[in-house]
Amino acid sequence: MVLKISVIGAGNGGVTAAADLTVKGHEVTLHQSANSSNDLSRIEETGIINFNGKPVRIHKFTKDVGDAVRGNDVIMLTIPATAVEPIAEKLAPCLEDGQYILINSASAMSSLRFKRVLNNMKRDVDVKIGETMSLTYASRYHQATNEAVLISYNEHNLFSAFPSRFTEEMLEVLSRMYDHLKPAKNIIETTLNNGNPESHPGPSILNAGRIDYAGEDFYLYKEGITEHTVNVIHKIDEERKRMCEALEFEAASKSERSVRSGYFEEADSLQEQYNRSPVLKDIAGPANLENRYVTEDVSNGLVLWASIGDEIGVETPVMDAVITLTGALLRKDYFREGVTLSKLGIENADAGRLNSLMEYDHTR
Ligand SMILES: NC(=O)C1=CN([C@@H]2O[C@H](COP(=O)(O)OP(=O)(O)OC[C@H]3O[C@@H](n4cnc5c(N)ncnc54)[C@H](OP(=O)(O)O)[C@@H]3O)[C@@H](O)[C@H]2O)C=CC1
Ligand SMILES: O=C(CO)[C@H](O)[C@H](O)COP(=O)(O)O
Repeated sequence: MVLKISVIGAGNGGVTAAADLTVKGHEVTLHQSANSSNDLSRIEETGIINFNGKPVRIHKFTKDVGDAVRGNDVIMLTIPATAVEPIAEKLAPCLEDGQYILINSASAMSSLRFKRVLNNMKRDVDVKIGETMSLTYASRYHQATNEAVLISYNEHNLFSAFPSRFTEEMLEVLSRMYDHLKPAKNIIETTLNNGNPESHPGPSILNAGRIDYAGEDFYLYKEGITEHTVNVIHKIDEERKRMCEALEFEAASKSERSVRSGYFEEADSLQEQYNRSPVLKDIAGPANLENRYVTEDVSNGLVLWASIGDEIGVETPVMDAVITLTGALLRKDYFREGVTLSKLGIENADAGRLNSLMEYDHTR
């Protein structure tokens, strides 16, 4: 069945998704915000995206958010986790009963956060909201050539609705868009399976000098993950896995999860898997430290993970060290600025209570 899909967030993921879902037969509207930093004039003028070498004409391109959302079945957000609240505020007045909101990005309890915005705005609309653990694609959009490059699909992408009792219903609809979505127990499980907080910030800050010096010539996956920096990823993965165990989620390692996603090949070490990944090795960057690999993945990644650890009694010394050092490098207090369970209204919850809070809508 053809779905009418709005894509909100016209960056790498959004433009790629607009083309990919059009090729899959859906009716796709791509929305670009008024304050976008991207030049999408060629899509605006022609409706065409060059998608892995072939021109694809999308249904509609619009800068009007109401026009983007009206009458559509699925509203898909391809945005950084840092933007969930402002985007929810913008979308709230336009949403319609029966719509499905898919936050297709780096999971950070974003569906609950979206719901809290609707509640705060007293916007009583019957929408279902859910999130993937990570963006469906590794992808880049090149403005100069109007080219969306879908490098790879994430072939094992966990998904959960908030509240989780709607996961099955949402998956029935969303599986028409993506056949790689797998049910998670809840949005804490998707959040703890977002790969970026362990891949990106530790190795990036350990390469801060090199990044400051090399700028555009730095490649995190190929050169920044070395025999020593990879040990920080191992330590963070151990802390993350202990949280998964306490919450009774599957506690697969980074290596196992990325092989399953199709991003890594089998190899002798995690370092080799990163350095040789056919999906990741040629991705450039970060070219500076004010990049989502550091800012988003600390403020909405490690800080949230560490706060989950605090709540359920799992210690996270290496996550805490990376958060502290990132704050020192960027002159910020990420423990204060970042997303925490307490800021989401969750306190004094052990693992069992945390899981049960995700089953029903406790935010009202
Ligand atoms: N690209 C990839 O390969 C991967 C991405 N991800 C995750 O998916 C998210 C989206 O990725 P990607 O599409 O590459 O990101 P981009 O930065 O290319 O695009 C994100 C889009 O989100 C919108 N946006 C809204 N508010 C903000 C804000 N405050 N700061 C920046 N952008 C904002 C913008 O849309 P507009 O232009 O309309 O204003 C922007 O173009 C990432 O943040 C990342 O966590 C995860 C794994 C892989
Ligand atoms: O962000 C990315 C590229 O910019 C990667 O695609 C992402 O890190 C891979 O995801 P995962 O770690 O979940 O396999």
